[in-house]
Amino acid sequence: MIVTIQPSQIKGSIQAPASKSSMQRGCAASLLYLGTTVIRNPGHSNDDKAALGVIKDLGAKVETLADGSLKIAGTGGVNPESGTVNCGESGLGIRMFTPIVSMSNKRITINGEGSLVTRPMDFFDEVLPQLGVEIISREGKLPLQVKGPLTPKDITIDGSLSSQFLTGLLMAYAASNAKGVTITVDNLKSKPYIDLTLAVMKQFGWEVENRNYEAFHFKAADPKAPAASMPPPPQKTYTVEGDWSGAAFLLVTGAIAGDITVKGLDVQSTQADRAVLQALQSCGAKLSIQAEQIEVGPAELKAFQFDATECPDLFPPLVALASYCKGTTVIEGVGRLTHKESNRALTLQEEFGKMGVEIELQNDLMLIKGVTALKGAAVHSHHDHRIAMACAVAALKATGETTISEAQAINKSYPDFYEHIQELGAIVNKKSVAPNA
Ligand SMILES: O=C(O)C1=C[C@@H](OP(=O)(O)O)[C@@H](O)[C@H](O)C1
Ligand SMILES: C=C(OP(=O)(O)O)C(=O)O
Repeated sequence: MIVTIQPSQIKGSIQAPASKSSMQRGCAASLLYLGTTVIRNPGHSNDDKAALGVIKDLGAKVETLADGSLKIAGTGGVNPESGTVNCGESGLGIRMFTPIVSMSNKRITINGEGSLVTRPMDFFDEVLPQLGVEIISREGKLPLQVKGPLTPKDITIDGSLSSQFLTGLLMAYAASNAKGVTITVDNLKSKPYIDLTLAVMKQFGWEVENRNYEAFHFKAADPKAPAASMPPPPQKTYTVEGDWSGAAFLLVTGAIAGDITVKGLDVQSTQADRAVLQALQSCGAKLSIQAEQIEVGPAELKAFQFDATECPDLFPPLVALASYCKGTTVIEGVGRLTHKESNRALTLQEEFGKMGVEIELQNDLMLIKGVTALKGAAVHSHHDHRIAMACAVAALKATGETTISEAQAINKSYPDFYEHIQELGAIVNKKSVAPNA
């Protein structure tokens, strides 16, 4: 799909989309919970759909209720119905579900699509055999073939590439009834995503002690505890949070293109990308943070400094913001961008370069030179949802129109993105492209 965006007047109010990080975790927890969960505000991104597909393949029964909520009958473990699962293009999906799939004693192939096929999974080649799981990968890439059952034990892992592997291990350990064991983690990155994992697990009754993000301890069984615990409640309700990662694009839209209100975000959320508020504050955007809604609008924007090491998904929206800030913005954490849907440091440099924005990479730092006027240009998403959205937002105050090729990449996380910015006044035109065109 090719999307054309014209310079536009932006104004209005919009509801943030559902967070795929919250939705995918909710799906995994609902599968592992022995009982029924109603998921309110479920997402419908491709990553969310993939997570629902995986849990169905692992034995969960999923029903859509009249109000759009999902009712999920969990299995309390995994009960695979076939020999394969497909995680779509989701990094979190494959890294969270692989340890969970490994709870089964059946041989199961885990596959995925698009950019996921080239993203690194060699963590599992090293770690899963230590937990009693046989694994065959294509030299650290998909497809993965695993055969468990995973046995929780004390282990030390590397957390520097991604937090997502730890999210999967924490869930699989909890669901395997881990007691008196510790996962020690060297150099954990994207820490708030682990806060989100632990928060979701807590809602489902799994407690893990976080020892300063260096060790995660599952308490030993209490010998004095009564033998039979209370039966689980028949039905749990899990509400998917509004998405700070997708909303970051909306909030930046407000800062550069017109006064808007974004609703449906929890200002107390553990989501990493809530930190977009700090960047908006630092650059001088008009900002009013209320419990129910966030109002943001344009002002004299000045260059800012921001460390995105723990919230790498903020790079694309912050590059769009920095393009409109006077002076040179410095964002730290470039090393975190290499293995996303694209190598985002390079793709941001290339695509924003086409719009006249100079981006310099200095080791872990990205330097973005703000310009007085961006040029509309023909840009490419590189099949990366966040690159498409960043270009679309930047295009709203550019001179001339911008066309975005492979613009459908947004479906990975925020399928309603173009409609949402249209509701805010953006002039958007979508054109399908024949598959072989
Ligand atoms: O756990 C999650 O929901 C995610 C964790 C982050 O990945 P890393 O831990 O690999 O940085 C983030 O970039 C990704 O979009 C979603
Ligand atoms: C990198 C992302 O997701 P994932 O790693 O889950 O594919 C993202 O949403 O930007």
